[in-house]
Amino acid sequence: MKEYWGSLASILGVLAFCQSLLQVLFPPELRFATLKLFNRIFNVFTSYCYFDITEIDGVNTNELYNAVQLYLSSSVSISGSRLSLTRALNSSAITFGLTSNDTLFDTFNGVTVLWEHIVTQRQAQTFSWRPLPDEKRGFTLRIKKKDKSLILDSYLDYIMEKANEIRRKNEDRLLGSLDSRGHPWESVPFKHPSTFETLAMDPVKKSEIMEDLKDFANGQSFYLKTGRAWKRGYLLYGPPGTGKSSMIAAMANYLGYDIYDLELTEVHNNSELRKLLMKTSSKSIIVIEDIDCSIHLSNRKKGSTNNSSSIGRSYCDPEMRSGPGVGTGDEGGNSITLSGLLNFTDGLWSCCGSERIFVFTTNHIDKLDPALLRSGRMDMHVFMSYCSFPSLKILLKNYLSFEEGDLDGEILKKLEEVIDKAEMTPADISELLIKNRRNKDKAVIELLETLKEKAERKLKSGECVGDKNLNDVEEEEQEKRALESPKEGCNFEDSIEKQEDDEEKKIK
Ligand SMILES: Nc1ncnc2c1ncn2[C@@H]1O[C@H](COP(=O)(O)OP(=O)(O)OP(=O)(O)O)[C@@H](O)[C@H]1O
Ligand SMILES: [Mg+2]
Repeated sequence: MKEYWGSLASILGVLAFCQSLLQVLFPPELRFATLKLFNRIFNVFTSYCYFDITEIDGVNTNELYNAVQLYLSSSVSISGSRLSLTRALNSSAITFGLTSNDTLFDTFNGVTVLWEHIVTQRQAQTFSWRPLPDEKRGFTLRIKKKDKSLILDSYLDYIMEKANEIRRKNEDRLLGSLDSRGHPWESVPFKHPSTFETLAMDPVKKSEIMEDLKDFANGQSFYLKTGRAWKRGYLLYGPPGTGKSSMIAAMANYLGYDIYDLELTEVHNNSELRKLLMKTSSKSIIVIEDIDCSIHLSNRKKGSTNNSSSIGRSYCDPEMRSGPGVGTGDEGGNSITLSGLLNFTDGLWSCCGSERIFVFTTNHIDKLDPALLRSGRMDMHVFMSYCSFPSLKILLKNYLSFEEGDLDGEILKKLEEVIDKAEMTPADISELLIKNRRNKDKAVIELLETLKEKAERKLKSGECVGDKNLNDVEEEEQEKRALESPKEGCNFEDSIEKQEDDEEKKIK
């Protein structure tokens, strides 16, 4: 026992001697530098390097920390055994996260990296304008030194991109509109249930549009390579109730874009229009509904000689929703012009921000200026037609849960015979189906009767009007075909002259 105490006393003596020796060799002012030196020596021999990404950078929130957290949440959900769950404001999705001091391996371009989530208690706070959280949170990224240059930049960019994608997917879509004083943009969550699945239209045309949209959304490098602004224009035209607005909602839901509903009659001049454009975010759809009623196309040449700032095109009176041709000129200070609108969709300003889709809708495509319709402005013209047989099948499936083969073959044949002749809109047909949705058989029989009745009525009225009507239809079709295949560089002046001629004829 005596020996034991004796050896303990000598160990303590050695330790005390070492401590005093260290204090002599490394005085306090040198101690930090010594630690650094040891760290460096350690770093020379280790094959890893470490990066700390703290939640708060000084007093600002570190964007990268949030991005890493979101990014890791996508892989954590499958593998983790203890996870933290969060649900952000304006979001309907729950995200997973690493709990404190948990680690996770990730692979990027064939290189494996290790993430560690480190949470420590913050020391007593000194005075700060912004109170800091009690916990200090951060991620440590460990990568092999040899992979540092290979992956660091591109890996962090990739994380930021992925995080943005996840954030967008989790967030509710927004619908922006102007307030009553024309102030931009008031947003509300956009929860329209219309999707391409519920949209009744020709399936071939539908998949064409869906492909076009996907190509656009994934086309960043293509647009960069070809030197084009990353934007696309769609013109939806057709009779009321054929699904133009429903199509816009389906587009937004399909791509996960926000919608900006631009009511041109609330905008006072071109510069306001430009400011509105600048305040829209990327990945959005800018919608101008009933474009033929929103601006009035008057004489551009006259405007240019009279007044240089306003080229003589103004709103049509909101009450005159029957279309253009009835204008108010520039009176009343309303000086939004066609050229302003063209610049909005196609000019230099249209490229501020990216990944934007412009959608115009109209019931009267023939009333629009060809300059507005040419390729590059409105790249795709989509005719929303009366309900066709394929569309009817979609409505029957949606409203009455009829699958292919459920309906009696004879009835289907009869429906197919009359549907085109009846010229009923999907809106009318869906109303009929909703009304009788509790009794499917009754719904189909009533639908068939209504279609027959309408077809007969159409046939009779067609006979009464006679050949003149047919010529009109032919003319209309020709016009439509010409507009459906717009030529690049369509001459703006020609179109204005044609319009002037038309106006003169009308006056005569
Ligand atoms: N193609 C369609 N597919 C599915 N439902 C449709 C379709 N067309 C119309 N509907 C139904 O009719 C309603 C009105 O349609 P929507 O508002 O999309 O028509 P619109 O073409 O925009 O009409 P308007 O020219 O008057 O603005 C929608 O709420 C939808 O339920
Ligand atoms: Mg509409």
